[in-house]
Amino acid sequence: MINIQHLSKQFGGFKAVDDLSLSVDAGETLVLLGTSGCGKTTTLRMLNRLVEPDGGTIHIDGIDVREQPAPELRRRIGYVIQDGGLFPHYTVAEAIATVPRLLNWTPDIIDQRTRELLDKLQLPVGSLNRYPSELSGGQRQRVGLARALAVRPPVVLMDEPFGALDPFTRRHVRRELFGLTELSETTVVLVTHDVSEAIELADRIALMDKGRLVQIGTPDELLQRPANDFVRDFLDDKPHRLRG
Ligand SMILES: Nc1ncnc2c1ncn2[C@@H]1O[C@H](COP(=O)(O)OP(=O)(O)OP(=O)(O)O)[C@@H](O)[C@H]1O
Repeated sequence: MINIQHLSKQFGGFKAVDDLSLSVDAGETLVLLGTSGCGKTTTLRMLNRLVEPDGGTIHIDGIDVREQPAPELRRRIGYVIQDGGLFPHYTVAEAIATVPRLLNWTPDIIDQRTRELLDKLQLPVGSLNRYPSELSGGQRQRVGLARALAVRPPVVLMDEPFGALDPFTRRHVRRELFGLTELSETTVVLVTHDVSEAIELADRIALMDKGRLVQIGTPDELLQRPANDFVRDFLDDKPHRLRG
């Protein structure tokens, strides 16, 4: 589904992403995990061309992302960021309708899809005319996801999507959202530095350090057969949560 080959990005001579190669299967949830500044966000943002790489290639569904106009590409790739990433002057209904309108969906179909998403994401119908400032953090996160899923994109990118929530709400919201059939059928690339979140959500984890991929595998593979001390130490940091 997603194939990344020898991807690199420098900022002023500093290698933020250094010769990264990996692939993500259709329907898989791949978690990019690693210390702050190791290049996770830069990697994610190269997938939807918010950042242009210096070298390497990215293919999504066999098509080189650089062969497509960026706006067109982004309509097929959902993007969820911390705190929902909502425009303050868009109501919930307007936020969810953004991409469907660009794709010329009729008002009836948009309304139907919006109500379906509200129901799935357990958002009150009464929130449709509210602005982000009138929602809780958890609700903003759900609206951000509803917006990203609106046109049923085959790929959704998530950058620390639960980062703005308190630990309790965070666990609750992520379990609920990742329990949705709709999301489990979508190819997801999720960035986090939270080991327990990675273990809980990932089909596979790609552990990065200093712009490079250190190890990729299922959570069990990384836990049982860490490639080196860095992987072992990184995952062992919270042993009580991992194995509980
Ligand atoms: N636009 C930019 N200009 C200059 N340097 C940048 C830019 N974007 C990222 N960097 C640098 O590239 C490195 C990787 O950043 P990136 O945001 O990808 O890391 P990250 O792993 O997502 O970190 P975090 O978990 O803290 O968000 C960092 O050293 C960062 O300071």
